[in-house]
Amino acid sequence: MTESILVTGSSRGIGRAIALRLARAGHDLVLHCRSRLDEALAVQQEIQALGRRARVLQFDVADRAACRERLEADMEAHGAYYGVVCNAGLTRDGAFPALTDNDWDEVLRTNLDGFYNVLQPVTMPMIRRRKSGRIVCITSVSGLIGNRGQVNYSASKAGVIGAAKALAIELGKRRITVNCVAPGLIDTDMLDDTLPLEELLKMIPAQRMGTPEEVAGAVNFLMSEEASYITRQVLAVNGGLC
Ligand SMILES: NC(=O)c1ccc[n+]([C@@H]2O[C@H](COP(=O)([O-])OP(=O)(O)OC[C@H]3O[C@@H](n4cnc5c(N)ncnc54)[C@H](O)[C@@H]3O)[C@@H](O)[C@H]2O)c1
Ligand SMILES: CC(C)C1=CC=C(C(=O)O)[C@@H](O)[C@H]1O
Repeated sequence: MTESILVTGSSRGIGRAIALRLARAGHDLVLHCRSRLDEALAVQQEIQALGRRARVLQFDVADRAACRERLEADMEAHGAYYGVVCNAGLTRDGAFPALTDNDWDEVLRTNLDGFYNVLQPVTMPMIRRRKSGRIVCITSVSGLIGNRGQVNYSASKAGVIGAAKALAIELGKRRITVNCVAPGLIDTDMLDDTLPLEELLKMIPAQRMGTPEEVAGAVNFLMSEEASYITRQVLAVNGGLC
């Protein structure tokens, strides 16, 4: 059995920073991407240069059958995971009256169904390890307080927070912690060029965007042995935006 950590959506942005931070902390990684295999392979090389092992899985987290098939095959070959970071996610922003059925469905299927699609196949194998384990879900300030233009996204992230808290209860006595990290405005490709940055910065006490590495630091802490009595929590990384 390995002590590896699966990080979904780790070819770029926050997921990439999390994977690199966990590798620096001494973990082996299971990287994941949907379409950008070249970027995921570049992250794999960076991790190998740090002296850790990394392999890459490719699937769409909204595709339930593909998630089960790829994850079961990977665990069959390499053993159950010590940790999972559910990071893959997307936005399809717009004022509520202008949202399309597709905007709603794509966000809910990726961000909320992705929680079930990824975690359901891996949880029983984690329990069978009979060792401590860690699950961290990347949610958002939008899932805590709501955000204009993000009714779909806020619903998906609030849903993940509820699901994670319930799963934390089920896994508590198995020594598997389940927590969320809720970033605020983080400087990644996800942010739209049309974002009213000056207006948004006025709402953030720290008066700046956060970095992927600042989110990764919080995830690394929750993955550590030091965080073994922390479960069912949401750790905000948002410069005071609330
Ligand atoms: N950037 C922010 O301001 C911010 C704030 C709060 C929360 N978040 C959350 O952080 C996470 C990472 O976002 P990011 O800013 O790094 O964005 P990003 O767009 O750079 O990265 C998102 C990753 O998720 C992957 N992904 C998206 N849909 C997928 C699917 N259906 N199947 C497989 N992979 C898929 C993408 O390929 C990409 O690798 C997301 O869950 C996002 O909601 C971001
Ligand atoms: C409220 C605003 C700064 C904001 C919060 C969360 C986001 C996210 O992607 O989770 C951003 O889209 C951004 O709009």
